[in-house]
Amino acid sequence: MKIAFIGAGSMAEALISGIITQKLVSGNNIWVTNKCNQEKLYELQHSYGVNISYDIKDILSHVNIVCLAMKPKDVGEAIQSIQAYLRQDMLIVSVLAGVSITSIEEMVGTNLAIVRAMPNTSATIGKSASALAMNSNVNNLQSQAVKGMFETVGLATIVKEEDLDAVTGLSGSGPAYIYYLVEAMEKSAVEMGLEKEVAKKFIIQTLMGAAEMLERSPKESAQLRKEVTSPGGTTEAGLKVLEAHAVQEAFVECIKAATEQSRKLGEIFANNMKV
Ligand SMILES: NC(=O)C1=CN([C@@H]2O[C@H](COP(=O)(O)OP(=O)(O)OC[C@H]3O[C@@H](n4cnc5c(N)ncnc54)[C@H](OP(=O)(O)O)[C@@H]3O)[C@@H](O)[C@H]2O)C=CC1
Ligand SMILES: O=C(O)[C@@H]1CCC=N1
Repeated sequence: MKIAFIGAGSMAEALISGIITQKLVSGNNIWVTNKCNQEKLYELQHSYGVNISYDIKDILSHVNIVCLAMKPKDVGEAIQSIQAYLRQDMLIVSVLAGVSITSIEEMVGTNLAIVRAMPNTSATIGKSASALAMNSNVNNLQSQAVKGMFETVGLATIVKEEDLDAVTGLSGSGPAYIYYLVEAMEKSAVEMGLEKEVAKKFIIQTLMGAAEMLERSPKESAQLRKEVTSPGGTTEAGLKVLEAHAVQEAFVECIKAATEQSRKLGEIFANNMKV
């Protein structure tokens, strides 16, 4: 497997780091390019031993998987730059939020195998939750290869393309919601006089413990919450404040808004392509 990353930002680095750490392929089988941030390419070369270049023709001559990892607004220009060097045996993997397989097919202009994936940045440490949807040109070998690639960076599940907006709102953006919560926990800990580093250890262990309880226990999340909450106790006092601020409803709205934005991005994108 030889992979080119077109785009070298947070998501590309998370995948590169995961793939190399899990030893799916070594750095010399990965080629990376970006728009103009040469410094970032040197950093990636130094950290992961990947090949870096702005010579698209040369990059694509080495690979059988091309991973599109730029922002949706940049994909038109990026595809234009690679189009002439795409081959029929190549598999295109897009991690772009919102952009449909049909839009990519139209931009690429040939009958290529295309996978639309939604991983998250926890791929860096092999803990991504990735969803994959494929067009009918993806053969069994390619499907297994790409599933294997995403499995090296965490959990990978094949879904219907129509589910990808919801997956994006839930687990693509999901790490940010957790970090947002942790920011609040850190802030409150410091305000209550705990040392930041000590508080961080407690927060991390609390998150990992709760995540593992959710995974291992047969009980529903609401039941696990109830078991922490003694009548008249501390948790009840804390949760009352969350309820007064409708925090659970806010989280529901948050995930729905992110899902809707994924859908909208795809729609805007498809409409722009028509004009
Ligand atoms: N970050 C996340 O948590 C997740 C992101 N995604 C998706 O991944 C994609 C990338 O996101 P993210 O990594 O956060 O974005 P970043 O802004 O971190 O990186 C974008 C990269 O694209 C490069 N780029 C822009 N235009 C071109 C071009 N014409 N040719 C080649 N490279 C180009 C940029 O290069 P330069 O720096 O030189 O401008 C940069 O390396 C998005 O589409 C997003 O929806 C999916 C799941 C999770
Ligand atoms: O915020 C974004 O658009 C990307 C997609 C999922 C996570 N980050």
